[in-house]
Amino acid sequence: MHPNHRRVALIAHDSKKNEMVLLAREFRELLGQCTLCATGTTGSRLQAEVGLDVECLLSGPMGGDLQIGARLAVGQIDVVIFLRDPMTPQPHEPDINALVRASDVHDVPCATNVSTARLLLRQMASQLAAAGSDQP
Ligand SMILES: O=C(CO)COP(=O)(O)O
Repeated sequence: MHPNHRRVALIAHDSKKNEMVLLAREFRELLGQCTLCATGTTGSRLQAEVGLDVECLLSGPMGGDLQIGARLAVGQIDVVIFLRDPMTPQPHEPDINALVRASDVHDVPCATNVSTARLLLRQMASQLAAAGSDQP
């Protein structure tokens, strides 16, 4: 795999799903070059509304965050975009905390709001562009 290839996990709570769709449209070209997985409902929306090829895991409350955390812990995820809702209690709060904790344990970039996600995605896009211009 190319050293700049990134495996990205995308997750958004319900009140943040529209923002995730807009973000994914904005960075569609970049995300189209990444390997993507997502929690169930987020992933379905990204497939249907942005046309991205996304592996849909379980929905968050059914264990999707844990599936992503498990992949991350064994080195299978490079970047997490997790648009959390800080205003609404979630039934699976322990799973959410476990995923964010796992990203800290393994030092995997995890953007939990749109501004940080944009910084991360812009950085990835410029790395890819620089790698492209290195080609003979
Ligand atoms: O609850 C979530 C993350 O904690 C998101 O799950 P869905 O994408 O299935 O809505």
